Amino acid sequence: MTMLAITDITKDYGASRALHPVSLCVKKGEFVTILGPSGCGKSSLLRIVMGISQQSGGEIRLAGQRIDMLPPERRDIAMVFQSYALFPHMTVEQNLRFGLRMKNVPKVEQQRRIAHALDICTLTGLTARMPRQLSGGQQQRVALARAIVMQPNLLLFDEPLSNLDAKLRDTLRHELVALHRRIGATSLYVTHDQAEAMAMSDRIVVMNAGRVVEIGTPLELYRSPKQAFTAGFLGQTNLLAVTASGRQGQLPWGQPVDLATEAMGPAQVSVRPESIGIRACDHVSSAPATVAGVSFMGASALYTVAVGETLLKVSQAGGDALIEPGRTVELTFPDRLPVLEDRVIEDRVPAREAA
Ligand SMILES: Nc1ncnc2c1ncn2[C@@H]1O[C@H](COP(=O)(O)OP(=O)(O)OP(=O)(O)O)[C@@H](O)[C@H]1O
Repeated sequence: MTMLAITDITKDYGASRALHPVSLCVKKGEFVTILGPSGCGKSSLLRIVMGISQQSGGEIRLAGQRIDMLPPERRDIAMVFQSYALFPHMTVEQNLRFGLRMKNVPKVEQQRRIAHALDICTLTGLTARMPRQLSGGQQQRVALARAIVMQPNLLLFDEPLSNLDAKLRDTLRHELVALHRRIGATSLYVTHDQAEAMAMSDRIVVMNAGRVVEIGTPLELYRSPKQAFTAGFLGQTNLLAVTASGRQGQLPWGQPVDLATEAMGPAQVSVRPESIGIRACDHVSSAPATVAGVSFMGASALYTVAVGETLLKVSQAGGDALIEPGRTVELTFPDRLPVLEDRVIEDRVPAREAA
């Protein structure tokens, strides 16, 4: 079932368009991440869904009902901000109770929900503290608990972990997703961190310059991106020109490769550095490949390999027997290389479901 349906949302700030028609859906129980570089419009979109910013066009439905005309407090959505946005003059417990009182939730029910949220966010024992007496990670947990007590139809997260150090961020990522599953929430999460998006999401919505570029599971987008932007934004890749003939392609230096989809004529493929095999060899083939540089990364070695005019990134696990710069190498390419397209992939709610 579609919980959130965003259809053709646009946003103009004066004469400049921050969001071109954007459409996407989040199913009940899903954890969907909007991923994109700074300024691509992620926060603008999230704020419109929350109701703290007004769209210029388009509509939003939550659980089948149109909500884009409603004020934030009537949308049945809770948001967790990057800045935590806790009330500084209230204790942890008062922070959690505030929204429930506003909604006239009965006292006994307030107590039950607060106790539950404190328990699952591991905050029990901190109820009487003021926000300034908490660490960054604890404050973020309070912000999360404050959202959870409202039992909203949708949880929104605007880069909630970006103010925390790398180790804590990693721990909280896993806690947050585990919690999302445990309470059966539906979540829309915004980040510019591709590792975070890959680790947390059921599906990722890749955005760039106010448009949805591509939507898919982390595995689909990493292994078989359809857009060059996606391929480059989710980890390292080599974007190579091929001359295609059906499922066969030829790399610029003449080496044949298998393509994942049929194409004709000039096309572009994405080849991940770790999917290229590299082996030192003594004989010089018709297209000699030479190691131009190597960086030891600990668990792997990252080579820059020159083949004709092209410089390739090639990563090799292990990396304990490094191939010296200047050595001739043999490269093997994986089967079924993803052919990139220009088509933008839309994710619209089917018309009958939206009605
Ligand atoms: N209030 C505003 N007035 C004018 N332009 C704005 C306003 N808010 C955002 N913009 C512009 O709209 C575009 C999208 O901004 P938005 O904050 O949504 O991007 P973002 O992807 O969330 O970026 P970041 O990750 O840096 O927060 C940017 O070009 C930004 O400069």
